[in-house]
Amino acid sequence: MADSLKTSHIYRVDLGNRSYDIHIEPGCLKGLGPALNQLLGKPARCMIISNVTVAPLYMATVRSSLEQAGWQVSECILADGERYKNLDSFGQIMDALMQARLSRNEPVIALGGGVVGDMTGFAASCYRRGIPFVQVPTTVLAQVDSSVGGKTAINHPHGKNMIGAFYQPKLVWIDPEVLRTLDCREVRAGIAEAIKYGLIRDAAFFTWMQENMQAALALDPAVISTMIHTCCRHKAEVVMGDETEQGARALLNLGHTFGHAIEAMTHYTEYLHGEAVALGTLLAARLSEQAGFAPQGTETAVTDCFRQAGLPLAIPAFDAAMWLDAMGHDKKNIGSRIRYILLHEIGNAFIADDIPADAIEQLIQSYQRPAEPVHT
Ligand SMILES: NC(=O)c1ccc[n+]([C@@H]2O[C@H](COP(=O)([O-])OP(=O)(O)OC[C@H]3O[C@@H](n4cnc5c(N)ncnc54)[C@H](O)[C@@H]3O)[C@@H](O)[C@H]2O)c1
Ligand SMILES: O=C(O)C(=O)C[C@@H](O)[C@H](O)[C@H](O)COP(=O)(O)O
Ligand SMILES: [Zn+2]
Repeated sequence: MADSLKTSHIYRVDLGNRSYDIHIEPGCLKGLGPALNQLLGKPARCMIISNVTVAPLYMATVRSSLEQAGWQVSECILADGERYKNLDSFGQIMDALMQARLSRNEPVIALGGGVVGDMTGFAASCYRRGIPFVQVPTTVLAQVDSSVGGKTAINHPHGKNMIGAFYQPKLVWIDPEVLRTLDCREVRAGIAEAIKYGLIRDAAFFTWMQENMQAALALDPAVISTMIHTCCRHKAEVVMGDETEQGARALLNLGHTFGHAIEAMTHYTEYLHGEAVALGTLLAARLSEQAGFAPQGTETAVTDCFRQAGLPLAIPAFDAAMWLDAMGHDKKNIGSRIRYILLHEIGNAFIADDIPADAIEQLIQSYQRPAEPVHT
């Protein structure tokens, strides 16, 4: 963890002709213009895609950095929220790109959280069959996870991220200082995805997260920096090993089989993605123990960590049949077989594809409170 003393970090995501840098540096937002020139050569037109919350905070800084570097900038401002990660917003981006007549070599810049990033990336992959895109993530979640790795998508009422593409950015430009304006609930949700890396592949980082939780929640610069670069390093390593999720990348889906089902069953309105992932991880931890894969105490350790992070711990009450139906849309499934990411222990996850439906029914029932005694 000695790296945390440095303020600037660059990781290379090595993917042949789709390789790119992840640049992490406090205050770097105002340096995006020169960086884009270095990356793409002679400045031309570009479009910044953001939303109604983030644009008033950071559009001016990014725009002026780009304009000073010679770029002609247009904007597309979307509605804010997971429920707008849909075909309508995708259409809005397409309309803006058509109107601006961006050509094939001219980039779009995603300025926002994971919702803006996922939608911008997907639009970039489709418009003229692919234009360059740059991720400028502004949430904890986007800085530790979604801006890296090239999963781009929009939601469908039946399932999360069901319409999308693998499409890598040309650059990920991370300024941790922008997190200062983030709502506390959003910080907690982002921390859920950071804890995930500890759970799936780095037990020491899980312990470090527990030890530094209060500082992370308070956005202590050194702790946040270490957290972001540790997560980016893990994500880059996983993606470099399995860019299109043929195998081990699926481990990044810990908590997501159940979590995505929670998001879809609640119409993308009740839980933040990170909150749903935390709840999904609790279910995965209990299932891991119940099925005998993980030692007793694993669920408690996970629960304690999420409690420290101030994340929700109550599993929403839906029938097992509803869970199974919602999880039936998961992209990891093979035919009708639902695949789960489970734990052998903290720091060691695996893909389980032979969990019978009755084990899931039992798991769901284990959260249902016994009926209140009838008083006569
Ligand atoms: N592509 C991937 O690999 C990947 C990984 C994880 C999550 N995701 C996706 O990311 C999405 C969740 O991302 P998220 O948690 O960033 O949510 P989000 O994009 O909705 O952002 C959270 C909220 O914070 C606001 N916001 C953003 N930056 C801000 C700032 N600096 N100051 C103040 N407010 C700010 C946003 O407007 C929004 O209201 C989900 O759709 C999820 O599916 C994708
Ligand atoms: O990058 C990945 O791979 C992940 O699974 C990261 C997840 O945190 C993220 O939510 C991702 O969008 C989920 O992928 P999906 O394929 O299940 O939609
Ligand atoms: Zn996620």
